[in-house]
Amino acid sequence: MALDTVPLVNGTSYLTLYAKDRSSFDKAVGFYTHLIGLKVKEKHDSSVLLYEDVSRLTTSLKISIDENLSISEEVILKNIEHLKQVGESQDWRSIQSTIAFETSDIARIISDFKSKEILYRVIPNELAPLEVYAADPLGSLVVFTTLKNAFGVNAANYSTILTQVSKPKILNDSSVLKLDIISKSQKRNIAVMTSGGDAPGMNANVRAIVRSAIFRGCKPFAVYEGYSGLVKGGDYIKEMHWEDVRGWLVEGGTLIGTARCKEFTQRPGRLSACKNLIDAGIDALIVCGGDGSLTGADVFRSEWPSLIKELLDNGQITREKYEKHQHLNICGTVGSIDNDMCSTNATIGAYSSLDRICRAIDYIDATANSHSRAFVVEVMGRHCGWLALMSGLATSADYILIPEKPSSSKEWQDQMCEIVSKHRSRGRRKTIVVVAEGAIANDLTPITSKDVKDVLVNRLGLDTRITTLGHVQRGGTAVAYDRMLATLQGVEAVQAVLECTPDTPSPMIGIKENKIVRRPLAEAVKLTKSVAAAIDSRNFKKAMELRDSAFSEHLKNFMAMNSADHNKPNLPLEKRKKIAIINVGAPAGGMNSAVYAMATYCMSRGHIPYTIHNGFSGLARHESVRSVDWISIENWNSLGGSEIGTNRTLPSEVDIGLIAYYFQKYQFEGLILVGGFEAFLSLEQLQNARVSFPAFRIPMVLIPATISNNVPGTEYSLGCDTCLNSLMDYCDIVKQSAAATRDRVFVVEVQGGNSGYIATFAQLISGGQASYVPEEGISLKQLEMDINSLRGSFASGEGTSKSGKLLIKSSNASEVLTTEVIADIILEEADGRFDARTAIPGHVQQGGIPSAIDRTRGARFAIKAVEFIENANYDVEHTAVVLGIERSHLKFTPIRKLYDYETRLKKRMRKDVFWNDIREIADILVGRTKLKDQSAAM
Ligand SMILES: Nc1ncnc2c1ncn2[C@@H]1O[C@H](COP(=O)(O)OP(=O)(O)OP(=O)(O)O)[C@@H](O)[C@H]1O
Ligand SMILES: O=P(O)(O)OC[C@H]1O[C@](O)(CO)[C@@H](O)[C@@H]1O
Ligand SMILES: [Mg+2]
Repeated sequence: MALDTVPLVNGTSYLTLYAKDRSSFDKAVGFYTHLIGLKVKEKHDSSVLLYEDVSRLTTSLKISIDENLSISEEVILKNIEHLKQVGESQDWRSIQSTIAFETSDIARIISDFKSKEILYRVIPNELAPLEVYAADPLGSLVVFTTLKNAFGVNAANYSTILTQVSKPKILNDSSVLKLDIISKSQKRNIAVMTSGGDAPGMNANVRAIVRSAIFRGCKPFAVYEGYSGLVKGGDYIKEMHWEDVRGWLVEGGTLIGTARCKEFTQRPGRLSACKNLIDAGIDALIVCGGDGSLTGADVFRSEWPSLIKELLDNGQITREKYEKHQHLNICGTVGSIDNDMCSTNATIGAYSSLDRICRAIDYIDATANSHSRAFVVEVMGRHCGWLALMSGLATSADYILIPEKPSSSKEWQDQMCEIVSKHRSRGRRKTIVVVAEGAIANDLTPITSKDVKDVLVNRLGLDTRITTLGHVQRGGTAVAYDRMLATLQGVEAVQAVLECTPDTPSPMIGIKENKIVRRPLAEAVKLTKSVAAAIDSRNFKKAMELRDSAFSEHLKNFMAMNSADHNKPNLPLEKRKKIAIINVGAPAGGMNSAVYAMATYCMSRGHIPYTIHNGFSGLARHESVRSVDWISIENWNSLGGSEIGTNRTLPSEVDIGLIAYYFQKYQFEGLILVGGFEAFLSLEQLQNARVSFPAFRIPMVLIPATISNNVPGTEYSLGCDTCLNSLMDYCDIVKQSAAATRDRVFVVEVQGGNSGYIATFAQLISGGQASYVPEEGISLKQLEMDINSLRGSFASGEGTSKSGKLLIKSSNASEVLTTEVIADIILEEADGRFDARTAIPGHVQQGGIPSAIDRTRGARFAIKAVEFIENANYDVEHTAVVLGIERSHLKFTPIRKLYDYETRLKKRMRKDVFWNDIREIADILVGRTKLKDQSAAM
């Protein structure tokens, strides 16, 4: 037997197999020594310790006699017979009690098995076998693999270890095998719970935690019903399995339940919680909840030493348990629609709730407009105005009332009436005022919707209605952003608890712009509490400062756009500029919001905004420059497409001299381009042409807007979020259809040019089995592996599984393996056992109504761009820039630098692929095994 045959079970020091009598013990010892080639390390009367005598040995195998095993020969034989199916319907990585060996000489093993008439099975094919399964004489499953560290996180050939298979049937159910796995590095039992108000995305968070915990070799548990479940213990704490969280990405609310639990706010409640966690053997607790829940988690953490001491002193736990549970390893993933936690830009659920509110206000707009009415819309947020502010911004509401920026009753009433009157005098037929549930005046008296309505009726004589949105705001499936945030936070939380030592401060997982971050939980809780304290002590300035910096920026922008007095702009005459905006490339969600924000902000500052219609070709052929009339753009925030028109024509493709002529004619002093890769190329051409045309020697800013997200200089382009949401809805529907049909897989073809961004994120948020992207291409080997995996999962479902399967494919992933060809190959390979169809959403991916994220980011980017133009000195190099988000920062990068050093022109892409980690996570969470050389290296 090959000497490099070594046990593969990660992190274990030895395995014990039990035989029921001497005869089966002898057979088993013979099997592992003579056939497998293990050596005897220690031998006793009724047990033997075997090992592999090469330095790579990490695990020994112990075989013992246990006469209490009440298992009949007949059952063992039956189980051995059953093992024939293993490999076809199940993967050994999903069966805890499999014994795995790595070997480079699998052919020899097969030949030995053949000659000794040992039952075995080869996967995936006889020509190039990667893995062989066999049954040992005790009925346990033994697998031989050629893959290096096939069980490990850093597997060389396979990057994942799990498949989506049903629970192990044969070995566990039969109790033939009692396999003890004793870890060298202790395996963690990680519990997750959801707490406080439910929030869309909590299920995605639990799913990610459960699956990445399993992936990391840990045991996941769920604490049901929030802190109530923790206080009650027992059945409220349950082990979770891979399949338990299948389909959870789509589900709203929280499937493990949540609660607001009084008992936990008292020490006796926390004492029972502590005991219950210890009894269940939990080593780490991940709490997904809002500011209250994480405050509770922090109290629990800080009290833990005294709680376990009390339990020890009362005799409720043994000293051994006391010693073992000295430290509570706790981590927060922030889930709340309120977005009121400090140290993170967004909480799980906040953007879904914002989406519900924006849709509702869009609907209300139509009826308000029809009757020329006013509506007071009350939104949630007990102590935080984020939802009110962002929805006001995204729907261009007339006025908002939030707890962080209160004024006296007289002030807010006067200001609101003045703004509403001004808007009405400019021709607006509707009035929308958004009131946060927790809105207050500066004497801390609450401002109710009724108060607001009374002012609108009594002072302005407006026909006014109140709409309280209520719990609709917490309903429904999570938006794409929340699925992504919840999933990445979950993966990071598991990573964080595994890395935590008793000296590391307990972490909270948050996000800063585009980067998942870890922050000390205690610090985040302290900061959050200080916001409430600042409001209570009427120090509103401090409350604003303590909120995330984007919050004050959004508020400033909202006020600037809405309260602008066009007759009294803020800037002195000499600083006012003529600024033009143009859309270039394919339509993308948020383009209109950018134009709206740019124009209204310009008006407030005293700049003159111009729109260039129908791109550069429109300008060159029809002199399509227009000045902007406020009332004509008032509803642009909620419109998809591009109201000013957009196309792919580059300046060089028309007459660049003519373009310069019009720039000069209108005396543009700044230009904002909103668009994708063509806009990027256009900016470079204009910048380059500055030598010949002085008209282009003005500050120019590109706001990336393309669903392909392929503009160098940014990790986020307007339109991506809208696209992902459309795609997510589409995939959910298609997946539901596949699930209903039981045995069907859909190959979904997505756009994105040569960029695999959209395909990758679509896989992540819809739970697709795989995504094929242009950066990687499609290898036949990988496709074969994916089909094998599908075959396995359909076989394990036996035609009854509700899991629908999706494969996401970028349209440019392969010239040969087209969507149809892939579907045909799957059909062929499925051999009648399952079915394959194609689904092509096409231009639906461009969106429709823009998402709340694209609307608010469009506004933020546009105002930043105007500010850049306002402040730019005329340094030629640094005044033609791309405004982008890179990891945790918003930044302006000169087009020259990006074009010359960071662009793959032929591929129309940025040079680096920054979403490789996401690809890995998306694969891990569906149990996809991936060939190593498939990582997206360009
Ligand atoms: N100071 C505290 N000490 C102990 N437990 C607390 C504390 N504050 C809150 N909790 C626990 O957390 C639970 C949830 O808190 P809360 O009702 O404030 O919701 P939340 O987590 O802030 O979520 P949301 O505001 O989104 O609904 C409480 O019912 C309580 O059990
Ligand atoms: O559903 P409940 O328990 O009435 O809570 C409502 C509260 O929960 C929140 O929605 C947060 O989840 C607050 O904005 C709101 O005040
Ligand atoms: Mg809260």
